[in-house]
Amino acid sequence: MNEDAARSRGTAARPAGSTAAPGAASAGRSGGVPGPASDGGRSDPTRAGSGTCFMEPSAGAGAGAGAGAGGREPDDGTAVGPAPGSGRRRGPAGSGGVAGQERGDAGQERSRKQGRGRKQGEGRSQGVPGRQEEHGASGTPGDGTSTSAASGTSASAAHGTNARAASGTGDAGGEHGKGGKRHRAIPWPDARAVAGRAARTPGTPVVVPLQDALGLVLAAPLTALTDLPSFDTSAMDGWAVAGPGPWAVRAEGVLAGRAGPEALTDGEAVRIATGARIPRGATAVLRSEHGAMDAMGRLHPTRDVPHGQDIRPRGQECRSGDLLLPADTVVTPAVLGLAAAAGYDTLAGVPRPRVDVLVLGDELLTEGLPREGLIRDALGPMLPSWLRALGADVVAVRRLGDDAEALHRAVAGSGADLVVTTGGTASGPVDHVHPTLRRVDAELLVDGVEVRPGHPMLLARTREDQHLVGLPGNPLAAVSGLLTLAEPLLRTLAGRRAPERYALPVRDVVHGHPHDTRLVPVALRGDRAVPLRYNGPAMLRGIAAADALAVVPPGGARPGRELEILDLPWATAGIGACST
Ligand SMILES: Nc1nc2c(c(=O)[nH]1)N[C@H]1C(S)=C(S)[C@@H](COP(=O)(O)OP(=O)(O)OC[C@H]3O[C@@H](n4cnc5c(N)ncnc54)[C@H](O)[C@@H]3O)O[C@H]1N2
Ligand code: MOO
Repeated sequence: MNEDAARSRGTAARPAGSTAAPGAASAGRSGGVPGPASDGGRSDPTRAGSGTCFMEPSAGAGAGAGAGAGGREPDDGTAVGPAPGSGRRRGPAGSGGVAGQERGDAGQERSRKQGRGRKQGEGRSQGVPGRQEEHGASGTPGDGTSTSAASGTSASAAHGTNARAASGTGDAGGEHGKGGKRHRAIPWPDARAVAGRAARTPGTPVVVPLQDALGLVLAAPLTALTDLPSFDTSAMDGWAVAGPGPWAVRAEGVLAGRAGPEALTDGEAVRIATGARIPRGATAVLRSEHGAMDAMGRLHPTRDVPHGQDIRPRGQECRSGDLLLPADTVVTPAVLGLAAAAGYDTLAGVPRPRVDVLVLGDELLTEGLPREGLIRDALGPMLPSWLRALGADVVAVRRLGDDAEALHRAVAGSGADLVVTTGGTASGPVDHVHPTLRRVDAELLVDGVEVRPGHPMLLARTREDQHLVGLPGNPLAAVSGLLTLAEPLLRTLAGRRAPERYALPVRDVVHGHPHDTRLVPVALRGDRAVPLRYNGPAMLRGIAAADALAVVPPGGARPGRELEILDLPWATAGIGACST
């Protein structure tokens, strides 16, 4: 996708507030030009500490925001804000990591070498209230980044690696890990591509009653089983008339749903309802409001009635056999309606891939307030509906604690197409995902991704027809893994088309990681993406207020730069997000 195409698509795809949250829509509509005033002041950086400001500090926060980059973002170790003048302007494809990221960007290099980040960091801590809270750490540079991936690690290096063989080698670029475990991270676009190809074919089509087809993908083109309309129909309530007026009106009217009205001859009219069959011989329909009766009981037109007026001719919308929708269309409520209108009782659809969710971690509570080192499980409640929105059928959500045996039993015994685990992807003392994959002799397809948050995410083929996506435990990192690995895999399994890619200019500066892609929650305001605060790996506050994620290239982005946008599923094809 070149820059121009992306730009026009982006703006076209995103008219003001088109899919944004209600607030966003009104901001976009009313203001037209995004800015603090148009979002009701929520983006006012001076309110950052108030707890109501979700926006990243705007460019206007200037030194504060840029300075806030501080060369780092504590939790995920990202951080170098774009140096002034840095960031060759590229199309969103490039900038969004689609076709080569800006590794080795001159400005980025300059920024690092000159230590600009650090200087900026000092500014941030003074200038932008709430930043430490946002990122959850305060000044320990480099956490999570010290062994950050070298650029250019080839995707193929990580493909087809046997889990047993791959563990602990860590002999290539792109390594990182905790507790000595090393991953072989691959670039974010490569990881998505690997996940999209991992499942070889969509599932075998099933035929289901119309009412069960919502959210499936059509396995065959939808062709009309009938003409639509299937007979000439009145578009209005009024009179079917034959020839020019005035007309003698027949006593008996024609209602919708009645068969075979009597033919009219010139000079005759008959009362007709919207949707009723047009009598043979009728030349037009005169609307009720456009006719008047004289004393003799004859009908006169009060305006011209052209031939064919308000008659919907048979086959106006389609002829029997016409292609209405291609295969791979997601069945939306409108598609259900069209299919019914066109004569379908059942539809052939690609079945939803079946997913088992395994939530790991002894520290997780399923109710009540966090206490004594225990926290609420945020992923158990979040993932099933998110996965459904991505086309999956969630069979089970199981909480397994940090029990290696239970995890092994659950993975080995799962009949799902996809097993999604949460937590335990790294190699702390109770991180059991890698050892379990080795035990079941899985093939590691992705073992770490050059993306923040979420870099320890993984994808494995556990059996010929089953995959496992390991999501990191930090909640926003899990979202990143979901969209990076689970979404493309499920898309292939469900037979869904890839969404149209698009880019939008970012309203405010977005800090970048020195080497890795960042996924940053954004609100869509008109035709701009507004980065949201509270975007640390352990936080959900930003994403909960977001419409999408922006794909931020290494080095970050200055205001106005176009970034690829990943819509959250309920903002676009969210069928099933809430309804099933
Ligand atoms: N020495 C290093 N330590 C860590 C690194 C690193 O590079 N070097 N990476 C960090 C990153 S980044 C992530 S992400 C995590 C990934 O760890 P795991 O996938 O093994 O996740 P856990 O350790 O199990 O949990 C991490 C964090 O998330 C919380 N969590 C887990 N599950 C849930 C849930 N269902 N709901 C809410 N919160 C959850 C958990 O309590 C931890 O706080 O490793 C870092 N460490
Ligand atoms: O930042 Mo970690 O990348 O939370 O996944």
